[in-house]
Amino acid sequence: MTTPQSTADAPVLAGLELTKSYGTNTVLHNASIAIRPQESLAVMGPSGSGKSTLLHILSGIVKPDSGTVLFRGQPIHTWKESKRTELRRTAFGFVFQAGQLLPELPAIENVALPLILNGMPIAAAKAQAAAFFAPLGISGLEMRRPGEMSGGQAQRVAIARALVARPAVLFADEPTGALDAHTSAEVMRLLRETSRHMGTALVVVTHDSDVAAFCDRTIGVHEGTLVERTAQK
Ligand SMILES: Nc1ncnc2c1ncn2[C@@H]1O[C@H](COP(=O)(O)OP(=O)(O)OP(=O)(O)O)[C@@H](O)[C@H]1O
Repeated sequence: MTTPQSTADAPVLAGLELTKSYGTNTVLHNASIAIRPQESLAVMGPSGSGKSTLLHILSGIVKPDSGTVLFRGQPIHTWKESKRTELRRTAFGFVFQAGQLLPELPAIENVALPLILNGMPIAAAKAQAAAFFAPLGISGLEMRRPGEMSGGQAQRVAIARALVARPAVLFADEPTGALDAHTSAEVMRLLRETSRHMGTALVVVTHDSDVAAFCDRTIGVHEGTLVERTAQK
């Protein structure tokens, strides 16, 4: 007899039989993926294999041509743009390779911004943002602007900003692509630990197997399909 899947194990986010083409270029073909709450997942594959396309579909930025995207069981691929934008603001966080911070704002305001945009009063938003600096090893940088920080420090501020609204899923597209190997490992360790501590699922797109090694499992994008590369820990 099979046991029913417990709620804790139910995917927070799933893509089922996703197909996406640009003109005659079929990037994803019947690709399926399920992400459980709190797990970390690396998505690997050669340049142009469709990693970013997959991330954009799962986060509701791009609609698949066919297939289903379920967030907590809700078919978000059918939602209109305004509702998907709202979902991205409240339930998802994003970290990119670099350059995502607003250069004119000090770090504390960069981190508080998602909360302010969600309607939180500025003082409360800054207080909540401030709590993220120590765990990410950037205490003392609150008043620095992005141009006054190292690349690794700026990425930690970007991680704080992506996590400040306590998202269900954090999407990171080559989050350490602009950093040296040592700084990359430190940033990945902090990204992984902080997400896990907060109960946020982590999806990391990367070319780098050292970066993928920080995640619980790795999915390879291969000729439009997704292949499990490592067993779940
Ligand atoms: N908006 C678009 N219009 C047309 N083609 C696109 C678009 N977005 C992506 N593509 C194409 O889809 C394919 C997959 O691109 P994608 O960016 O998902 O790959 P990737 O694996 O993330 O690549 P990289 O590692 O180089 O960032 C590529 O051939 C790309 O040229």
